[in-house]
Amino acid sequence: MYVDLGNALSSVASPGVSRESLDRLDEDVAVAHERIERGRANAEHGYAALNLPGTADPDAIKATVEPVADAEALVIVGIGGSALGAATLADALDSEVDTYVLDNVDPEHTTALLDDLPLSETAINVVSRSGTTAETLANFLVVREAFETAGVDWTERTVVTTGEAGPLRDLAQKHDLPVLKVPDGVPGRFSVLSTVGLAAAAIRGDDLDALLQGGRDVAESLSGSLFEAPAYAYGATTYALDTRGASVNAMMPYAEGLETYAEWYAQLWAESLGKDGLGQTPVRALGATDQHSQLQLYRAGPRNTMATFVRPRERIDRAIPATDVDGLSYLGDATLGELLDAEFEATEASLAAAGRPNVRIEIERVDERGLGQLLYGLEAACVLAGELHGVDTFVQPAVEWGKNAARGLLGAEGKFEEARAVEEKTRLRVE
Ligand SMILES: O=P(O)(O)OC[C@H]1O[C@](O)(CO)[C@@H](O)[C@@H]1O
Repeated sequence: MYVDLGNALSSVASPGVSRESLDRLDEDVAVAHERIERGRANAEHGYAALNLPGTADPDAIKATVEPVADAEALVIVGIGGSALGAATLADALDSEVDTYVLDNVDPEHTTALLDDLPLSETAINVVSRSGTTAETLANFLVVREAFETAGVDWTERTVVTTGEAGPLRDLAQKHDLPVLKVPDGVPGRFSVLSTVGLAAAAIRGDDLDALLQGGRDVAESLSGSLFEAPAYAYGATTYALDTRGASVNAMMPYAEGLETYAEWYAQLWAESLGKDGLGQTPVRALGATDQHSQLQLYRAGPRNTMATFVRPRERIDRAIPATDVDGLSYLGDATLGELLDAEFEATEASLAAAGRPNVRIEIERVDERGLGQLLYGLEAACVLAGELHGVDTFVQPAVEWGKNAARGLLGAEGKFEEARAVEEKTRLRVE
Protein backbone atom coordinates (compact mmCIF):
# COMPACT_ATOMS: atom_id res chain seq x y z
CA MET A 1 0.00 0.00 0.00
CA TYR A 2 1.45 3.30 -1.10
CA VAL A 3 0.24 6.71 0.01
CA ASP A 4 1.10 10.07 -1.59
CA LEU A 5 0.33 13.13 0.55
CA GLY A 6 1.75 15.71 -1.86
CA ASN A 7 -1.59 17.26 -2.82
CA ALA A 8 -2.60 17.64 0.82
CA LEU A 9 0.24 20.04 1.59
CA SER A 10 -0.57 23.69 2.22
CA SER A 11 1.81 24.63 -0.60
CA VAL A 12 -0.77 23.03 -2.94
CA ALA A 13 -4.15 23.16 -1.22
CA SER A 14 -6.38 25.04 1.17
CA PRO A 15 -7.29 23.55 3.55
CA GLY A 16 -3.85 22.01 3.52
CA VAL A 17 -1.21 20.96 6.04
CA SER A 18 2.32 22.30 6.10
CA ARG A 19 5.29 19.97 6.24
CA GLU A 20 6.25 21.54 9.59
CA SER A 21 2.78 20.77 10.96
CA LEU A 22 3.09 17.17 9.77
CA ASP A 23 6.43 16.95 11.59
CA ARG A 24 4.79 18.22 14.78
CA LEU A 25 1.80 15.92 14.30
CA ASP A 26 4.22 13.02 14.00
CA GLU A 27 4.96 13.38 17.74
CA ASP A 28 1.26 12.72 18.44
CA VAL A 29 1.35 9.80 16.02
CA ALA A 30 4.17 8.25 18.08
CA VAL A 31 2.07 8.55 21.25
CA ALA A 32 -1.02 7.18 19.48
CA HIS A 33 0.98 4.26 18.08
CA GLU A 34 2.11 3.32 21.57
CA ARG A 35 -1.52 3.35 22.72
CA ILE A 36 -2.57 1.21 19.77
CA GLU A 37 0.23 -1.29 20.33
CA ARG A 38 -0.71 -1.54 24.01
CA GLY A 39 -4.34 -2.13 23.03
CA ARG A 40 -3.27 -4.83 20.56
CA ALA A 41 -0.96 -6.51 23.06
CA ASN A 42 -3.81 -6.72 25.60
CA ALA A 43 -6.36 -7.66 22.92
CA GLU A 44 -8.49 -4.75 24.06
CA HIS A 45 -11.91 -4.16 22.45
CA GLY A 46 -11.37 -2.67 19.01
CA TYR A 47 -7.60 -2.75 18.99
CA ALA A 48 -7.84 -6.57 18.82
CA ALA A 49 -9.11 -6.17 15.26
CA LEU A 50 -5.62 -5.07 14.21
CA ASN A 51 -4.33 -8.49 15.32
CA LEU A 52 -6.58 -10.43 12.92
CA PRO A 53 -3.97 -11.03 10.19
CA GLY A 54 -2.13 -13.06 12.85
CA THR A 55 -5.06 -14.48 14.82
CA ALA A 56 -7.59 -15.46 12.13
CA ASP A 57 -7.55 -19.21 11.36
CA PRO A 58 -8.18 -19.71 7.62
CA ASP A 59 -8.03 -23.52 7.84
CA ALA A 60 -10.68 -23.65 10.58
CA ILE A 61 -12.89 -21.35 8.53
CA LYS A 62 -12.50 -23.48 5.39
CA ALA A 63 -13.24 -26.64 7.39
CA THR A 64 -16.41 -25.13 8.86
CA VAL A 65 -17.84 -24.08 5.50
CA GLU A 66 -16.90 -27.42 3.87
CA PRO A 67 -20.53 -28.70 3.92
CA VAL A 68 -21.50 -25.99 1.42
CA ALA A 69 -18.26 -25.93 -0.57
CA ASP A 70 -20.20 -27.27 -3.60
CA ALA A 71 -22.40 -24.17 -3.81
CA GLU A 72 -23.00 -22.51 -7.17
CA ALA A 73 -24.58 -19.50 -5.52
CA LEU A 74 -24.18 -17.82 -2.16
CA VAL A 75 -26.49 -15.50 -0.23
CA ILE A 76 -24.84 -13.41 2.47
CA VAL A 77 -27.52 -12.34 4.96
CA GLY A 78 -26.20 -9.57 7.22
CA ILE A 79 -26.03 -5.78 7.51
CA GLY A 80 -23.42 -3.10 8.20
CA GLY A 81 -20.13 -4.61 9.25
CA SER A 82 -21.68 -8.07 8.98
CA ALA A 83 -22.17 -7.64 5.24
CA LEU A 84 -20.00 -4.83 3.83
CA GLY A 85 -16.65 -6.58 4.29
CA ALA A 86 -17.78 -9.81 2.61
CA ALA A 87 -19.59 -7.76 -0.06
CA THR A 88 -16.38 -5.80 -0.73
CA LEU A 89 -14.42 -9.02 -1.29
CA ALA A 90 -17.19 -10.47 -3.47
CA ASP A 91 -17.35 -7.31 -5.60
CA ALA A 92 -13.59 -7.17 -6.10
CA LEU A 93 -12.64 -10.84 -6.56
CA ASP A 94 -13.72 -13.24 -9.32
CA SER A 95 -15.35 -16.52 -8.31
CA GLU A 96 -17.35 -19.37 -9.85
CA VAL A 97 -19.89 -18.82 -7.06
CA ASP A 98 -22.55 -16.20 -7.88
CA THR A 99 -22.76 -14.09 -4.76
CA TYR A 100 -25.70 -12.01 -3.50
CA VAL A 101 -25.90 -9.81 -0.43
CA LEU A 102 -29.16 -9.37 1.46
CA ASP A 103 -28.37 -6.34 3.60
CA ASN A 104 -31.70 -4.57 3.44
CA VAL A 105 -35.34 -5.49 4.09
CA ASP A 106 -36.90 -4.44 0.81
CA PRO A 107 -39.63 -7.05 0.15
CA GLU A 108 -39.56 -6.57 -3.62
CA HIS A 109 -35.80 -7.03 -3.79
CA THR A 110 -35.73 -10.03 -1.44
CA THR A 111 -38.60 -11.74 -3.29
CA ALA A 112 -37.04 -11.13 -6.72
CA LEU A 113 -33.74 -12.57 -5.51
CA LEU A 114 -35.30 -15.68 -3.98
CA ASP A 115 -37.39 -16.27 -7.10
CA ASP A 116 -34.23 -16.30 -9.26
CA LEU A 117 -31.92 -18.35 -7.06
CA PRO A 118 -31.22 -22.07 -7.72
CA LEU A 119 -31.98 -22.81 -4.05
CA SER A 120 -30.74 -26.42 -4.06
CA GLU A 121 -27.32 -25.17 -5.29
CA THR A 122 -27.29 -22.14 -3.01
CA ALA A 123 -25.43 -21.66 0.26
CA ILE A 124 -26.59 -19.23 2.96
CA ASN A 125 -24.13 -17.40 5.22
CA VAL A 126 -26.14 -15.57 7.88
CA VAL A 127 -23.95 -13.15 9.82
CA SER A 128 -24.72 -11.14 12.94
CA ARG A 129 -22.31 -10.39 15.76
CA SER A 130 -25.11 -9.59 18.22
CA GLY A 131 -27.47 -12.18 16.76
CA THR A 132 -30.34 -9.76 17.33
CA THR A 133 -30.30 -7.37 14.36
CA ALA A 134 -33.88 -7.19 13.10
CA GLU A 135 -33.12 -6.81 9.40
CA THR A 136 -30.75 -9.79 9.35
CA LEU A 137 -32.96 -12.11 11.35
CA ALA A 138 -36.09 -11.12 9.37
CA ASN A 139 -34.32 -11.75 6.06
CA PHE A 140 -33.01 -15.08 7.32
CA LEU A 141 -36.48 -16.22 8.38
CA VAL A 142 -37.79 -15.29 4.91
CA VAL A 143 -34.89 -17.06 3.15
CA ARG A 144 -35.35 -20.15 5.31
CA GLU A 145 -39.07 -20.26 4.48
CA ALA A 146 -38.29 -20.00 0.75
CA PHE A 147 -36.00 -23.03 1.02
CA GLU A 148 -38.66 -24.98 2.92
CA THR A 149 -41.33 -24.06 0.36
CA ALA A 150 -38.99 -25.28 -2.41
CA GLY A 151 -38.39 -28.53 -0.50
CA VAL A 152 -34.68 -27.77 -0.02
CA ASP A 153 -33.21 -28.59 3.40
CA TRP A 154 -31.88 -25.18 4.53
CA THR A 155 -30.01 -26.78 7.47
CA GLU A 156 -27.77 -28.46 4.86
CA ARG A 157 -27.13 -25.14 3.08
CA THR A 158 -26.57 -22.73 5.98
CA VAL A 159 -23.41 -21.52 7.75
CA VAL A 160 -23.88 -19.16 10.69
CA THR A 161 -21.39 -16.50 11.82
CA THR A 162 -22.28 -14.97 15.17
CA GLY A 163 -21.16 -14.12 18.70
CA GLU A 164 -20.83 -16.31 21.80
CA ALA A 165 -24.56 -16.07 22.63
CA GLY A 166 -27.86 -14.70 21.30
CA PRO A 167 -30.87 -15.82 19.22
CA LEU A 168 -28.79 -16.69 16.15
CA ARG A 169 -26.39 -18.80 18.24
CA ASP A 170 -29.41 -20.55 19.82
CA LEU A 171 -30.89 -21.23 16.36
CA ALA A 172 -27.59 -22.66 15.13
CA GLN A 173 -27.37 -24.98 18.12
CA LYS A 174 -31.02 -26.03 17.84
CA HIS A 175 -30.54 -27.11 14.21
CA ASP A 176 -26.92 -28.24 14.62
CA LEU A 177 -25.73 -25.81 11.95
CA PRO A 178 -22.04 -25.14 11.20
CA VAL A 179 -21.24 -21.97 13.15
CA LEU A 180 -18.26 -19.63 13.16
CA LYS A 181 -17.66 -17.40 16.16
CA VAL A 182 -17.15 -13.68 15.72
CA PRO A 183 -13.87 -13.07 17.56
CA ASP A 184 -14.03 -11.12 20.82
CA GLY A 185 -13.10 -7.46 20.75
CA VAL A 186 -13.71 -7.01 17.01
CA PRO A 187 -16.41 -4.44 16.12
CA GLY A 188 -18.38 -5.22 12.97
CA ARG A 189 -16.84 -2.54 10.81
CA PHE A 190 -13.34 -3.87 11.64
CA SER A 191 -14.19 -7.54 11.06
CA VAL A 192 -13.62 -8.20 7.34
CA LEU A 193 -10.38 -10.15 8.02
CA SER A 194 -12.16 -12.35 10.58
CA THR A 195 -14.77 -15.11 10.34
CA VAL A 196 -17.26 -12.32 9.50
CA GLY A 197 -15.72 -11.51 6.09
CA LEU A 198 -13.76 -14.72 5.50
CA ALA A 199 -16.58 -17.30 5.75
CA ALA A 200 -18.18 -16.07 2.54
CA ALA A 201 -14.75 -15.68 0.95
CA ALA A 202 -14.01 -19.32 1.80
CA ILE A 203 -17.31 -20.49 0.27
CA ARG A 204 -16.39 -18.49 -2.86
CA GLY A 205 -12.94 -20.09 -3.01
CA ASP A 206 -11.03 -16.83 -2.46
CA ASP A 207 -7.43 -17.10 -1.21
CA LEU A 208 -7.78 -16.44 2.53
CA ASP A 209 -4.04 -16.76 3.16
CA ALA A 210 -3.24 -14.03 0.61
CA LEU A 211 -5.90 -11.74 2.14
CA LEU A 212 -4.36 -12.18 5.58
CA GLN A 213 -0.85 -11.78 4.15
CA GLY A 214 -1.94 -8.41 2.76
CA GLY A 215 -3.06 -7.46 6.25
CA ARG A 216 0.26 -8.61 7.69
CA ASP A 217 2.17 -6.56 5.10
CA VAL A 218 0.60 -3.37 6.50
CA ALA A 219 0.60 -4.49 10.13
CA GLU A 220 4.38 -4.94 9.88
CA SER A 221 4.73 -1.39 8.52
CA LEU A 222 2.98 0.24 11.51
CA SER A 223 5.49 2.30 13.49
CA GLY A 224 5.71 5.43 15.62
CA SER A 225 6.13 7.66 12.56
CA LEU A 226 3.67 8.57 9.81
CA PHE A 227 6.62 8.96 7.47
CA GLU A 228 7.32 5.22 7.74
CA ALA A 229 3.75 3.81 7.97
CA PRO A 230 1.49 4.49 4.93
CA ALA A 231 -1.67 3.67 6.90
CA TYR A 232 -0.79 6.15 9.63
CA ALA A 233 0.25 8.72 7.01
CA TYR A 234 -3.27 8.51 5.60
CA GLY A 235 -5.00 8.54 8.97
CA ALA A 236 -2.95 11.48 10.28
CA THR A 237 -3.49 13.50 7.10
CA THR A 238 -7.27 13.02 7.14
CA TYR A 239 -7.19 14.21 10.78
CA ALA A 240 -5.02 17.23 9.91
CA LEU A 241 -7.24 18.22 6.97
CA ASP A 242 -10.47 17.62 8.92
CA THR A 243 -9.29 19.89 11.75
CA ARG A 244 -8.46 22.51 9.12
CA GLY A 245 -11.93 22.42 7.56
CA ALA A 246 -12.05 19.40 5.22
CA SER A 247 -15.04 17.87 7.02
CA VAL A 248 -15.98 15.76 3.98
CA ASN A 249 -13.84 12.96 2.51
CA ALA A 250 -14.81 11.69 -0.95
CA MET A 251 -13.44 8.15 -1.39
CA MET A 252 -12.96 7.64 -5.14
CA PRO A 253 -11.49 4.29 -6.21
CA TYR A 254 -10.59 3.95 -9.91
CA ALA A 255 -11.64 0.33 -10.34
CA GLU A 256 -15.23 -0.92 -10.78
CA GLY A 257 -14.38 -3.83 -8.46
CA LEU A 258 -13.74 -1.38 -5.63
CA GLU A 259 -17.16 0.31 -5.72
CA THR A 260 -18.38 -1.65 -2.70
CA TYR A 261 -15.07 -0.93 -0.93
CA ALA A 262 -16.17 2.74 -0.87
CA GLU A 263 -19.39 1.68 0.90
CA TRP A 264 -17.34 -0.36 3.40
CA TYR A 265 -15.09 2.68 3.99
CA ALA A 266 -18.16 4.87 4.59
CA GLN A 267 -19.33 2.70 7.50
CA LEU A 268 -15.81 2.46 8.92
CA TRP A 269 -15.33 6.24 8.89
CA ALA A 270 -18.87 7.27 9.88
CA GLU A 271 -19.43 4.85 12.77
CA SER A 272 -15.85 5.13 14.10
CA LEU A 273 -15.22 8.90 13.96
CA GLY A 274 -18.77 10.33 13.97
CA LYS A 275 -19.29 11.15 17.64
CA ASP A 276 -18.94 13.95 20.23
CA GLY A 277 -19.89 16.43 17.49
CA LEU A 278 -16.83 15.39 15.46
CA GLY A 279 -16.28 13.23 12.41
CA GLN A 280 -15.35 13.51 8.74
CA THR A 281 -18.31 12.79 6.47
CA PRO A 282 -17.44 9.91 4.11
CA VAL A 283 -18.74 10.14 0.55
CA ARG A 284 -18.82 7.15 -1.78
CA ALA A 285 -17.65 7.86 -5.29
CA LEU A 286 -16.23 5.89 -8.19
CA GLY A 287 -13.60 6.89 -10.74
CA ALA A 288 -13.92 7.80 -13.60
CA THR A 289 -17.76 7.65 -13.41
CA ASP A 290 -18.26 10.31 -10.72
CA GLN A 291 -15.98 12.79 -12.43
CA HIS A 292 -19.14 13.32 -14.46
CA SER A 293 -21.44 13.76 -11.47
CA GLN A 294 -19.66 14.94 -8.31
CA LEU A 295 -16.36 16.55 -9.39
CA GLN A 296 -17.91 19.99 -10.08
CA LEU A 297 -18.67 20.29 -6.37
CA TYR A 298 -15.27 19.07 -5.16
CA ARG A 299 -13.47 21.49 -7.49
CA ALA A 300 -15.69 24.58 -7.21
CA GLY A 301 -17.91 24.07 -4.17
CA PRO A 302 -17.22 24.96 -0.54
CA ARG A 303 -13.64 24.33 0.63
CA ASN A 304 -14.82 21.64 3.06
CA THR A 305 -13.83 18.53 1.09
CA MET A 306 -10.79 16.37 0.60
CA ALA A 307 -10.70 13.55 -1.97
CA THR A 308 -9.04 10.17 -1.65
CA PHE A 309 -8.07 8.56 -4.94
CA VAL A 310 -7.39 4.80 -4.92
CA ARG A 311 -6.07 2.76 -7.82
CA PRO A 312 -4.34 -0.50 -8.60
CA ARG A 313 -0.95 -0.08 -10.27
CA GLU A 314 -1.59 -3.10 -12.47
CA ARG A 315 -4.81 -4.31 -14.09
CA ILE A 316 -5.87 -6.59 -16.94
CA ASP A 317 -6.20 -4.18 -19.86
CA ARG A 318 -8.14 -3.93 -23.12
CA ALA A 319 -7.19 -2.02 -26.26
CA ILE A 320 -9.46 0.65 -27.66
CA PRO A 321 -9.93 -0.18 -31.38
CA ALA A 322 -8.45 2.26 -33.89
CA THR A 323 -10.95 4.64 -35.43
CA ASP A 324 -10.88 7.08 -38.33
CA VAL A 325 -13.55 9.26 -36.77
CA ASP A 326 -12.20 12.81 -36.74
CA GLY A 327 -10.98 13.91 -33.34
CA LEU A 328 -11.15 10.41 -31.85
CA SER A 329 -8.05 8.80 -33.30
CA TYR A 330 -6.17 9.55 -30.05
CA LEU A 331 -8.40 7.02 -28.33
CA GLY A 332 -7.54 4.31 -30.83
CA ASP A 333 -3.90 4.57 -29.86
CA ALA A 334 -4.68 3.85 -26.20
CA THR A 335 -6.19 1.19 -23.97
CA LEU A 336 -9.09 1.49 -21.52
CA GLY A 337 -6.59 1.13 -18.66
CA GLU A 338 -4.45 3.96 -20.01
CA LEU A 339 -7.53 6.13 -20.37
CA LEU A 340 -8.59 5.33 -16.79
CA ASP A 341 -5.10 6.14 -15.48
CA ALA A 342 -5.08 9.39 -17.46
CA GLU A 343 -8.45 10.26 -15.93
CA PHE A 344 -7.11 9.41 -12.47
CA GLU A 345 -4.03 11.63 -12.79
CA ALA A 346 -5.94 14.40 -14.55
CA THR A 347 -8.66 14.52 -11.88
CA GLU A 348 -6.09 14.47 -9.07
CA ALA A 349 -4.24 17.35 -10.79
CA SER A 350 -7.48 19.23 -11.49
CA LEU A 351 -8.23 19.38 -7.76
CA ALA A 352 -4.66 20.40 -6.97
CA ALA A 353 -4.84 23.11 -9.63
CA ALA A 354 -7.95 24.44 -7.86
CA GLY A 355 -6.14 24.25 -4.51
CA ARG A 356 -8.34 21.38 -3.26
CA PRO A 357 -6.70 18.76 -1.01
CA ASN A 358 -6.45 15.15 -2.08
CA VAL A 359 -4.48 12.05 -1.22
CA ARG A 360 -3.47 9.12 -3.42
CA ILE A 361 -3.56 5.48 -2.25
CA GLU A 362 -2.19 2.72 -4.52
CA ILE A 363 -2.08 -1.05 -4.28
CA GLU A 364 -0.32 -3.38 -6.73
CA ARG A 365 -3.45 -5.15 -7.99
CA VAL A 366 -7.09 -5.70 -7.01
CA ASP A 367 -6.39 -9.20 -5.77
CA GLU A 368 -6.53 -10.87 -2.36
CA ARG A 369 -3.18 -9.51 -1.16
CA GLY A 370 -3.86 -6.00 -2.46
CA LEU A 371 -7.30 -6.01 -0.81
CA GLY A 372 -5.86 -7.30 2.45
CA GLN A 373 -3.43 -4.36 2.41
CA LEU A 374 -6.09 -1.77 1.51
CA LEU A 375 -8.71 -2.92 4.03
CA TYR A 376 -6.28 -3.39 6.90
CA GLY A 377 -4.55 -0.13 5.96
CA LEU A 378 -7.80 1.86 6.17
CA GLU A 379 -8.69 0.17 9.46
CA ALA A 380 -5.31 1.15 10.96
CA ALA A 381 -5.67 4.67 9.52
CA CYS A 382 -9.11 4.95 11.12
CA VAL A 383 -7.87 3.75 14.52
CA LEU A 384 -5.05 6.30 14.41
CA ALA A 385 -7.42 9.12 13.35
CA GLY A 386 -9.69 8.16 16.26
CA GLU A 387 -6.77 8.40 18.69
CA LEU A 388 -5.81 11.85 17.34
CA HIS A 389 -9.45 13.07 17.52
CA GLY A 390 -9.67 11.69 21.06
CA VAL A 391 -12.90 9.77 20.37
CA ASP A 392 -13.85 6.18 21.30
CA THR A 393 -13.44 4.67 17.84
CA PHE A 394 -14.96 1.31 18.69
CA VAL A 395 -18.47 2.14 19.91
CA GLN A 396 -21.59 3.38 18.05
CA PRO A 397 -24.16 4.23 20.74
CA ALA A 398 -26.07 6.66 18.51
CA VAL A 399 -27.49 3.83 16.38
CA GLU A 400 -29.49 2.28 19.24
CA TRP A 401 -32.24 4.96 19.40
CA GLY A 402 -33.59 4.13 15.96
CA LYS A 403 -33.41 0.38 16.61
CA ASN A 404 -35.47 0.80 19.77
CA ALA A 405 -38.01 2.96 17.97
CA ALA A 406 -38.43 0.34 15.21
CA ARG A 407 -38.80 -2.46 17.77
CA GLY A 408 -41.39 -0.40 19.64
CA LEU A 409 -43.35 0.33 16.45
CA LEU A 410 -43.44 -3.41 15.69
CA GLY A 411 -44.62 -4.23 19.21
CA ALA A 412 -41.51 -6.04 20.35
CA GLU A 413 -41.39 -7.08 24.00
CA GLY A 414 -40.09 -4.29 26.28
CA LYS A 415 -40.50 -0.55 26.70
CA PHE A 416 -39.41 1.60 23.79
CA GLU A 417 -39.98 5.31 24.63
CA GLU A 418 -38.43 6.13 21.27
CA ALA A 419 -41.46 4.66 19.48
CA ARG A 420 -43.70 7.32 21.05
CA ALA A 421 -41.47 10.06 19.65
CA VAL A 422 -42.10 8.59 16.21
CA GLU A 423 -45.85 8.79 16.72
CA GLU A 424 -45.53 12.35 18.04
CA LYS A 425 -43.70 13.53 14.93
CA THR A 426 -44.04 17.26 14.16
CA ARG A 427 -45.98 17.55 10.87
CA LEU A 428 -46.10 20.23 8.18
CA ARG A 429 -47.57 18.36 5.25
CA VAL A 430 -47.58 19.75 1.73
CA GLU A 431 -49.66 17.71 -0.75
O1 LIG B 1 -23.46 -7.83 13.38
P1 LIG B 1 -24.69 -7.25 13.96
O2 LIG B 1 -24.75 -7.34 15.45
O3 LIG B 1 -25.93 -7.83 13.30
O4 LIG B 1 -24.69 -5.67 13.65
C1 LIG B 1 -24.70 -5.20 12.33
C2 LIG B 1 -24.29 -3.77 12.28
O5 LIG B 1 -25.22 -2.96 13.03
C3 LIG B 1 -24.50 -1.96 13.77
O6 LIG B 1 -24.49 -2.35 15.09
C4 LIG B 1 -25.14 -0.62 13.60
O7 LIG B 1 -26.48 -0.68 13.82
C5 LIG B 1 -23.10 -1.98 13.17
O8 LIG B 1 -22.15 -1.45 14.03
C6 LIG B 1 -22.92 -3.43 12.85
O9 LIG B 1 -21.89 -3.62 11.95
